[in-house]
Amino acid sequence: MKIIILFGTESGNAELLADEVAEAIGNRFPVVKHDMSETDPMELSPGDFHLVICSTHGEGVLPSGAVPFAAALDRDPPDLRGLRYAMFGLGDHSYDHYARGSEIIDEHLRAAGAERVGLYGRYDASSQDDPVQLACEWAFAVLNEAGHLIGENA
Ligand SMILES: Cc1cc2nc3c(=O)[nH]c(=O)nc-3n(C[C@H](O)[C@H](O)[C@H](O)COP(=O)(O)O)c2cc1C
Repeated sequence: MKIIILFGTESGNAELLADEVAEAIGNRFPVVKHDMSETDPMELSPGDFHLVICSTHGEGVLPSGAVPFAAALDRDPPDLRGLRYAMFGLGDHSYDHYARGSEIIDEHLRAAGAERVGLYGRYDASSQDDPVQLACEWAFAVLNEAGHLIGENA
């Protein structure tokens, strides 16, 4: 089973975290990074485990890189039963709809039958937290928890 890191971004932070997580977990799991802006939801496979990383823009809306992906899930939802994923949202608590972009993707994936597992990770840009550390800790926690589903070095 591969780990797919699927990111949705406006200005690159979610992609940077996807790169860091890929590097951190890459010696334990086969990892592939996918940009939502270039991903057709029909390509998602229940045979892979997905780490989804998505930011928020505007007033609690999706980053532009996630808009076509969400629209395709809405328009023509694939059957994603059996697909498991974990979610990490980037946001800023000083906005009204904290990390809402990730929740929108989460709702679309669950509506299509996918199952979210493990911790729901979040990074608040108005905090002093280190986003790379938070994202890597989240990924390791999720993968340890879901290890029986994935199988290391699969
Ligand atoms: C114009 C703008 C609007 C934003 N709106 C929100 C928002 O409504 N809710 C939220 O939680 N974060 C919001 N953010 C914070 C971003 O989600 C945060 O900066 C994130 O790290 C951006 O990641 P990205 O570069 O991957 O898009 C906003 C940021 C900008 C610049």
